[in-house]
Amino acid sequence: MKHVLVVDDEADIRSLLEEILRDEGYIVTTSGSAVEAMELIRDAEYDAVLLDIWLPDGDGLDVLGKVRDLNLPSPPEIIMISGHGTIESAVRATKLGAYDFLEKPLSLERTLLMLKNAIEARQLRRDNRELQQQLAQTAYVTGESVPMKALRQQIRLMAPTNGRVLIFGESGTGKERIARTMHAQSQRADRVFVELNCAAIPENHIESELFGHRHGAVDGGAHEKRGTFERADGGTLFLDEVGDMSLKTQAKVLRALDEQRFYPVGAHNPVHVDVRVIAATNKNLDDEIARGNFREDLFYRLNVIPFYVPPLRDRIEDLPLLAHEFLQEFGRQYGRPRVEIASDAVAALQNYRWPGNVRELRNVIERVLILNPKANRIERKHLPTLAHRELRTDGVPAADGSRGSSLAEGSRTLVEAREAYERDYILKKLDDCHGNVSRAAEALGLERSHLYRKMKALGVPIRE
Ligand SMILES: Nc1ncnc2c1ncn2[C@@H]1O[C@H](COP(=O)(O)OP(=O)(O)OP(=O)(O)O)[C@@H](O)[C@H]1O
Repeated sequence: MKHVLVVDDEADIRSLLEEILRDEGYIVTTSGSAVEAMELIRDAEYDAVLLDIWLPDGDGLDVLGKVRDLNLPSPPEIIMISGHGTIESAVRATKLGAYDFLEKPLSLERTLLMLKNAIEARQLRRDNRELQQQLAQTAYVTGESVPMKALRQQIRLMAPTNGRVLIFGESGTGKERIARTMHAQSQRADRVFVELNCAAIPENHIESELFGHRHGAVDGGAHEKRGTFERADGGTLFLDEVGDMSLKTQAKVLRALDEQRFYPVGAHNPVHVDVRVIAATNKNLDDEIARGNFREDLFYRLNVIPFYVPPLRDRIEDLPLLAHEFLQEFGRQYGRPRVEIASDAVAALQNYRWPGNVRELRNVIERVLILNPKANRIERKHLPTLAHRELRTDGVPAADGSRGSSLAEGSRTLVEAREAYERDYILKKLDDCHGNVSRAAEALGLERSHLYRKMKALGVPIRE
C-alpha cells in the first residue's frame, strides 16, 4: 500500500484529505507544521507528500529544499498546495524539483489523479535505478587467469567501437556476461540491452520474435508485436545461440545488419533501426558452414572480432575467485553475508570438470547455501555429489591429493538424485544421437526448446 503524507495548516483540509485518501486505499499521515513534517519524512518512507506552501512555522519551499538535502535513497514525490497569491511560489517549487502543484480550493478529481501519476513516476524512477544497479553489478568479468585477463583487455578495446563481436564458448562459460559488460562499457550504456536466445524459441517463431509482426500476420496474432531488433533500437542486441537460426532467418538477419532496416512479418514498410549486434554460439560454425547449415556471408558479417571464452575446466585457477564471489552474492541474498568456504571444499570443487561451466558452479554454490542453512563455513562435507563421470582424470589432482572420488560422501536429497538421473539419461540419449539435440529431443518426447532449457538448467554441456 502506498503511503502519503498530508501537510497543511488547515485542520479541516487535513481531515478531509485523510478520509478521502484512506477510502482510495492509501495509508495516510497528516501534519500541520513544517518542523514536524521534516521529522516525519526523516523517519519513514513516503511515496508522496501533499505539501502546503504556507505553514505556521515555515515555508513549504524550505521544506522542499531540506528534503532534497537529506539525499534520501528513495525520496517521496512532493506535490505543492498553493492558496491565492502563492501560485508563483508553487511554480518556483516545481522548478526546484516538486512534482507539480495544486491550487486551493482543491479539486478532488485532480488531486487523486495527480497523486496517482506522481506515485507511478516515483515507481518508474526506482525501477530504472534498480535496473541500472543490476546492470552495473553484472557488468564485469571475473577471473585472473591469462585468457580471462586477455578477454577483459579485448572487451575494453572493442566496447567503445560499434564493431560486431561473435563470442564462442561452451554453454555457461559467460558469453552473455561478456556481452553485457561490453554494452555497459559502450557509448550505448544508457540504452537498452536486449537478449534473444535463438535456440530457446521454436523455429517457426524466430522470425516474428526478431522482426515483430503486423496485425494478423501471424497465426493467432491479432495484435501488433515489436520484434527484438526494434526494441533494441539505439542499444545492443545480443543474439545468443546464433547458430540455431534457419537459413531463411539468417538471410533476413543478414539484410537487416547490412541495411539497418527490415520488414516486420506482414508489413509493407520497412523499420529503420540503429542496433549494435553482439552474437554468441557454442557451435563450431566452421563445421556448420561446411554442412550448409550456416551462411558464410553472415558468419563474416557477425564475426568482425571473435572472442573465445575457455571452459571453466581449462582455467580452473579462476574457480576460487568465482566461488567466493557467488558465496558473497547468495550470502547477501539469503541474509548470511559472513558465510565462508573452507579450502578443502574449494579444492574439491577444483577437482570437478564443470561440464555446465560457471553457471553450474553458481547453481551449486546457491544450492549448498540453501541446503545448509546453519553452516557459517561451507566444508567439503556440505558439497553435493556431483556426477562421477565428470570428475577430473586428467592428472590434475585436487589440493588434498584426492582424485576420482565424489565431492562429498553425504547422501543426496531427492531433488539432487532426480537431477543427477535426468542429467545422466539426457547425456546418454545425446550420446546415442551423436550430440544432435533435435534428435535427442525427439527420442525423449520433448520439444527441442524444452530439452534445451532442461540441459541448461541441469548443466548439461551443449555441443552440437
Ligand atoms: N566471469 C564471470 N564472472 C562472474 N560471473 C560469471 C562469469 N561468467 C559467467 N558468470 C555467471 O554464470 C552464469 C552463466 O553465464 P552466461 O549466461 O553469461 O553464460 P553463457 O555462456 O551465455 O551461457 P549459454 O551459452 O548457456 O547462454 C551467469 O549467472 C553469469 O552471471
